[in-house]
Amino acid sequence: MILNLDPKFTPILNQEQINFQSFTFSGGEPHIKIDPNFNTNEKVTITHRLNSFNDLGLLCITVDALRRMDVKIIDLFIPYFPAARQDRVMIKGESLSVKVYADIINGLQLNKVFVFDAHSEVTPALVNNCEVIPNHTFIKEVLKVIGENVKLISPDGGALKKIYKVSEFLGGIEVVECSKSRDVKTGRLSGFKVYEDDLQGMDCLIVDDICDGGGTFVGLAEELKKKNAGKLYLAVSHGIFNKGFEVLNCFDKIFTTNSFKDFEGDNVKVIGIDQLI
Ligand SMILES: O=P(O)(O)OC[C@H]1O[C@H](OP(=O)(O)OP(=O)(O)O)[C@H](O)[C@@H]1O
Repeated sequence: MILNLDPKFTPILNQEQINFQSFTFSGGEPHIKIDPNFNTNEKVTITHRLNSFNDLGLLCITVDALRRMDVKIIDLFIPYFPAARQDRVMIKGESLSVKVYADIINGLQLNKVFVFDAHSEVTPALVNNCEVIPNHTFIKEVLKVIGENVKLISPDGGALKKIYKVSEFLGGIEVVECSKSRDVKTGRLSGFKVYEDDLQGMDCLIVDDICDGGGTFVGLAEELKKKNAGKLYLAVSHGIFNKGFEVLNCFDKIFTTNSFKDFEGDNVKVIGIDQLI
């Protein structure tokens, strides 16, 4: 049984859907009323694009409503885990935000929590019964569009372990390692390195979990071009794109999923999460 809290996001279609009504009170609080005409002895999977504390509020009251109907086993499918990047305290005074979300979700006593391409190993370490769905199938779908004659580009140390697993899954596509530096105090990017002298005109696919403002990828694209890269592609599991796609016009094509929100754009191909699980 599926209870899908985001009407525009239907990642699991091949199971019976539970009906409900939801609205937001004028004071901002979410409300839910679940249609009780379903078999409450069965497991319920809640699917949601949980991007903020407001979404978390709706999730919490939904789990409460299900528990009050005696539903015993509840799974959660949230492809994007909020604040997953805030997985360490860089300077005194910051919060460990990912743990705040994890602690609240742990309090719901869920059977399983499915997350797509978690930013780091911190999320599954903090979230009880967490299962991470890797980005392998996503990148396989990307290669169906651009072909396999590319180099996989790892933008930074954080992405390295994952990209070697993708490469292995795809039969050993060559990986180029890169790094970026950030100013700890300001958080600004301060430099990129590509650890290969000459890319010999080969097409390059940067693979990462999140594109937010895009600074990482624009900076890296400049370095790749200096090293004689051919066409440049970007594949990010979670597209936020807070500065739009214009800033990313150095890329021949951008690939993402609908884990965070829906997108449209000439140069963007969105691969639905429903195709990847
Ligand atoms: O589009 P942008 O605004 O450039 O952000 C995207 C980058 O941010 C995240 O990494 P982050 O720098 O947080 O990596 P870290 O956890 O390895 O420091 C993400 O993995 C991307 O690499």
